[in-house]
Formats: sequence, C-alpha cells, structure tokens
Amino acid sequence: MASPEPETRRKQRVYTATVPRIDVTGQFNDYNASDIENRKIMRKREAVLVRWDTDERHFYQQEYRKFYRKIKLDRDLLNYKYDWTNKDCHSQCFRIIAQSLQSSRSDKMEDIDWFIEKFYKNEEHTIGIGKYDDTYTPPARRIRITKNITFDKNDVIPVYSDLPGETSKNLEIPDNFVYEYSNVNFVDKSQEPDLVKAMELAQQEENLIKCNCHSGDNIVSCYENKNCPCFKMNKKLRKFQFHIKDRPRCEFSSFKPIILAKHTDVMFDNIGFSCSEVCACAGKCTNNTLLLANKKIFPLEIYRQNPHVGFNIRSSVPIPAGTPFRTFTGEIRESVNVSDEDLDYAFKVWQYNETRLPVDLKDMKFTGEYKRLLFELFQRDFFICPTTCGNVGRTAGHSCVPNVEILRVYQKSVSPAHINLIMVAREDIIPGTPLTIDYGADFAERLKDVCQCGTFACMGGRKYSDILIVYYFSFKLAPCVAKLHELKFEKYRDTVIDVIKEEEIAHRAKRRRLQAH
Ligand SMILES: C[S@@+](CC[C@H](N)C(=O)[O-])C[C@H]1O[C@@H](n2cnc3c(N)ncnc32)[C@H](O)[C@@H]1O
Repeated sequence: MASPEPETRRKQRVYTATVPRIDVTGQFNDYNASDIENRKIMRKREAVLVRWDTDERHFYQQEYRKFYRKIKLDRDLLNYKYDWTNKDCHSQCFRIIAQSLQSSRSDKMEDIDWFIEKFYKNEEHTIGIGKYDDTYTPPARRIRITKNITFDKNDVIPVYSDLPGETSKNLEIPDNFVYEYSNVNFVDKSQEPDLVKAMELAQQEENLIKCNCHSGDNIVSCYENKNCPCFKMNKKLRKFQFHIKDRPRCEFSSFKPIILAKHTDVMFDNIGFSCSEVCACAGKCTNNTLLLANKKIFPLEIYRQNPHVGFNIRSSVPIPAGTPFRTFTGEIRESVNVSDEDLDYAFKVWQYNETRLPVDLKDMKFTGEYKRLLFELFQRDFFICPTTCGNVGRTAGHSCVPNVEILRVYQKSVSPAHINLIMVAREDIIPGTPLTIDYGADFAERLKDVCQCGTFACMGGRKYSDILIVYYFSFKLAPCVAKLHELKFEKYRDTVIDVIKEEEIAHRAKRRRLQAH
C-alpha cells in the first residue's frame, strides 16, 4: 500500500461538474495517495512489452466494437450522424486551415503540383509527430505503460512508449507524466476564493442559466427553441463572433459539426452556451455541444515516439471534421497563480480586455452581487491548467498545421469557473494521425527552432524556413490543403486496418439479418 500523500500536497478541490471518476482497477486510491516517485514506480511496475498480434489486436477490436455500438445505439446520440466524409464541411475546413497558414507565412502561391512535389512527396521532411500521411499501423512490439490512464472503465486510454531501444526495464517515466486524471475542471479553494464565490453565487436562481424544456423520451429540441434560456444565451454569444458577410456563423449545437468562420482569435471569438445536468433536459438535448465530448466514445491512445516531443495522442477511429470529440480539463487558475512550468500545459481561457466579453452585464437579470463579482473577474486573466490534474487533452502536441481546435463552451452561467474547453476536429482525422493543436503565439517563440511537427508548413523545419512560403489568398491555398488531405485519405482507404472493415461488414450483415426477420 502506498504511503499517504503529505497534507501539504493535498488541495481543497472544488470540482465544477458532477461527473464522478470511477475507480474500476482498484489502483486509483493507491495512485492518488502516492508522491511522484511512487507514482513513477507504480507505472514502471505496470509496464510490459506487448505484441500487436497476440496482445493488442483483440483489445483494439473490442474498443472499436464498443465505439461503433455506442455511436449506433446510444439513445442520446440518435440524432448524431457519424459521417467522416461529409463533403459539405470540407471546403470550409480547408479554407480555415489555409487561412491560418496564410496569416503566418508569406510568399507567392505556386501551382498545386509544385506544392505537392515540394512538401508532400519529400519524405525526408515528413517525419516526426506530424507525419502528414500517417495511417494507423500500431508497432508490432511496443511497451505498454498502462492499460488505462483514466482509471475509468468507460473511458479507456492506454499509454505506450515506442522509443527505439526502450525496454520495460530501462523505461523512462518523466515527472510530468504522473499527473492525476480528471475529466472535470476544478478550482483550488484556498487559491481562488473568487472563483469559488462565483460558483456559489451562480447557484442562485437569478444567476443560474437553465431550462425547463422536456419532451418525454425523445431528444429534447432546445436548439432553435426561442423559449429555452440556454439556447437564448447560446444565440446571444454567437453575436460576439467575428462574422464575414454571406458566410454562416459558427454554431454550437449537439449534433451539427462545428465549422469555424475564420481562423484568428478562434478561441476568443467563438463561444457557445450549452444546456447542462441542472436543466430539465439534463443536457440530453440538441443544445449541448459537450454531449458527444462527454460521452468519451472516440477511442484514443497516448503514445511516445520521439523523446524531444514526449507523449502525444491519436485516435484509432476516424474523427469527422467539426466533431467536438473530447473536453480539455484542468484546474482553473488566475494568471498570477500560473507558473512558467504550468505554461507548458495551460490554456488561457479568459482574457482581460477580451474584445468580446461573454455577455453584456446590463442585459442580464443577475443579482447585483454577482454582476459586481463578474465585473471584477472580467479585469483579470484566467487559465485552465492541467499540470497536476487534467485529462488526455493535456497531451496534445503542437503542430503548425493542427488538426484540432480548442474552443470554449459555458454551462450554467458565464463566469470563468463555468468555462469548458472542447477539442474539435478541424478536418476529417484519419486514425493514427497525431491529434495536434496550435499552441499559439506565446508558445511559438519557444518552439520556433525546435518544432518537430514535421508538417509541410512547419515553422521550425529549418530547411523550409529559407523557402518563404506565403500564400496570399486562402482560396488559392485551400485546394492544396484539400489535395493533401485527399492523398492522405486515399492512402488510408488502401491500408485501412482490417478491424474496421470486419466490423462494418459484420454490422451490415447483422442489419440485413434483422431486416429479414
Ligand atoms: C502540452 S505538453 C504536450 C505533452 C507532452 N509531450 C508530454 O509528454 O506530456 C507541451 C510540450 O510537449 C513538447 N512538444 C509538443 N509539441 C511539440 C512539437 N511540435 N515539437 C517539439 N516539442 C513539442 C514540448 O516539450 C512542449 O513543451
């Protein structure tokens, strides 16, 4: 039995949501009670060499079946269409990716063939975590550090190390890997009294935003319902979005893909508001962008291939463009309580002078005390900090051509303590592709010369830095990005792992049998 965690290391945590963490392995208490050295020992003890054919294949098949069943049979997801070749959202996704590239690099645009020749076919430069044409082929032999980092049987995320020359004996477990796992945000009571106060005040009827919508057993249609207070707030927040004439605004609903309208300040300009468990619909409605993410159904794995980059994540099933597939959780802290070390993992979620504040307080029927506190909080910066406790989101690597975007969705009220971060696929993501985000301008300086994303537009790819690539119009670049994506998909279709084919064939056969009866 591990020794108890010293009192000083324990925090008085206030969790901002009510999703419980389930300890099915019996190990979580041990793990939680250990100091970092003990946690490392525990992880090392668990680590084993595994082989794809004999040990892992079966596990992946099971996970895939579980995923497929949930997508098809979960009653809450009946309106969700799992469509990973939805042509409608492609052009917009690629335009957004192209716009981001265009803003950070500059040069005249050449034709598509030149672009493909230069950046796609040049294998030498497509190594590293961002290997752009990757498809999912797990290594035949690898070290499995843990079967499930989450300690929750409904959220199985294995962790592997694929570093060359590594064995379960000489395995290195870095300090930053032995964090506590939590799928909900929390605040430290002693450090952030104002956030705790905001959470308390938001319980009062005037300050709590919830709905009374219900419709028996069917999925409740809160979205587009003018009488739903949560949808009204969701719509109100949409007004703060930067908007391009004739282009649709980004929508935050439960089942529609989230397609951004522009690339800059994506995090601060695109905000949603969702129904939650305190509503009559319990969040099982069309106005809950967190619904799918909180189901945690997309099977992910954490792996390490490159010692400089450390751990990263990937999915073993395709993630369609615009899908909010996971939340990004951690401790909500004011910037003064965020250290340099935290900045490696932290996300700024609330910014003083934010050009678009979540609400105009004058419009709200909040109590005077809550309005005063919100006004106070508006003047400070807040982060979500997963350094010591967070979920799989903290492991996403940086890429100069990221395939994931992080966005904010409020629930229950509009203080920084009510922010949730969702991880949204920017394009159809092929299994095995590293799930990457753009760490943003602050981090860019740190990664400038060392970035190992390996993508065609990597700012750290020294060889490329002297080829000035600047695209002057995103519509010219968009077809190139789309073409690269198409090539990736072709390759994926050719090499798609048997398990997916088998599962789809089995599912279709079952449906035919059922129809025949
Ligand atoms: C938020 S953490 C990501 C998870 C981290 N790899 C781990 O093992 O816990 C950020 C750190 O990952 C590494 N990293 C992420 N993306 C990288 C990239 N494209 N190139 C080089 N290092 C990267 C850097 O060390 C960075 O400080």
